[in-house]
Amino acid sequence: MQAPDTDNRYVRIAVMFLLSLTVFAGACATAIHWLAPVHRTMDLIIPPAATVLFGGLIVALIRRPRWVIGIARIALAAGALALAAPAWLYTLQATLTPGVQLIDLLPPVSSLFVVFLVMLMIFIPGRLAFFAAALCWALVALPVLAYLLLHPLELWSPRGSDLMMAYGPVSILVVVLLPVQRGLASKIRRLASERQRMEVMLHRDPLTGVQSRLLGERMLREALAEAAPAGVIMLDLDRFKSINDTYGHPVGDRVLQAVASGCKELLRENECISRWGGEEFLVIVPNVDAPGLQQVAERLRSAIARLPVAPVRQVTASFGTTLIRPGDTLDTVLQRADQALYRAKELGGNRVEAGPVAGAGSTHSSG
Ligand SMILES: Nc1nc2c(ncn2[C@@H]2O[C@H](COP(=O)(O)OP(=O)(O)OP(=O)(O)O)[C@@H](O)[C@H]2O)c(=O)[nH]1
Repeated sequence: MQAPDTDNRYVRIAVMFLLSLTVFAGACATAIHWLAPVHRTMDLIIPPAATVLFGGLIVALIRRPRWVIGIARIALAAGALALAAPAWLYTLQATLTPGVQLIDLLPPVSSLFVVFLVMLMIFIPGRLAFFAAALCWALVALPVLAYLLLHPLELWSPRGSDLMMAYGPVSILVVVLLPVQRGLASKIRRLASERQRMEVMLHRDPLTGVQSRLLGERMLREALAEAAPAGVIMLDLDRFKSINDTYGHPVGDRVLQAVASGCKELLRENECISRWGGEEFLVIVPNVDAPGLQQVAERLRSAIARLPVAPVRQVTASFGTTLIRPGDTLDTVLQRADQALYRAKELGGNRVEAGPVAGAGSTHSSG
């Protein structure tokens, strides 16, 4: 039986708080009963016994914090006994003794029973909680309710109605609503972790492990929205189809993985690479000018050309670069990078071509 949230220190704090409250209530009840003009045996036994027992549980919890769930369950079992004993004893006494009323005899424990049920539904997991709640209800509430139903005069007194409400509808509400709340909370937790997993999947390209196009687009939009200068590099492997055709698709996949991780290693933390399409990647370089962007692209180009991906003899890529200009949109910036890339391909591949700088011609370099 797996306890919920065993390591949660909030559970320990809650249990410690409740045990301390019970000790305090037990000590008060002990004092009140000793000072009362009439001494009833049960009242003289249960409160001090509960005070000592729950005090011992506090010490145990301090010494063995990891036993919190076990300690809470012992406290629940003791609580059930402490609530059931007066319920049965005073019900029997009121039934058997003419002129004696249960509403006068029963100590004010109906609200304690509701708190007890809440704790029970929290600390007993799954369906067992319902069985335990039904058992405790039969032990504590049933004799009192049966008595009240057989004694309508007491039932319709303020104390009788109060007992009826606490042991009847309120108890049922607690037992039904708490698991519903618990189920909803765990469903929300499951959905949140599922959403996180989906987000990771959406943001990572499953084959190469670099960012997905979705995340690349988002980062490009962010770069466009920022005032700081930034550049974009579009790179496309040369004659990749022939690598697939010659060596097979799995080798093609390995080439894509090697290119992606080779580029990633060369890029700084604030520079990001995403897989744009089949054998096409987009790099965003923040805080860069035209020569700097050219340098980054050139570094990537020569690194790819040196990549060892046996049995492929050499892998090369073509590059189109462009700086982001004021007023650019996603389409305009991608269009310029694409045009530069197209030019690099046209010129034989394995080269870097820069998109037109505003008011200037294009530049290029090749291996
Ligand atoms: N192995 C592998 N191949 C892919 C993947 N995605 C796309 N491709 C292949 O990439 C190839 C791209 O071919 P093309 O668009 O003709 O490009 P290319 O052969 O590189 O030609 P150029 O770009 O003009 O140099 C196609 O054969 C696709 O099947 C993938 O995930 N894995």
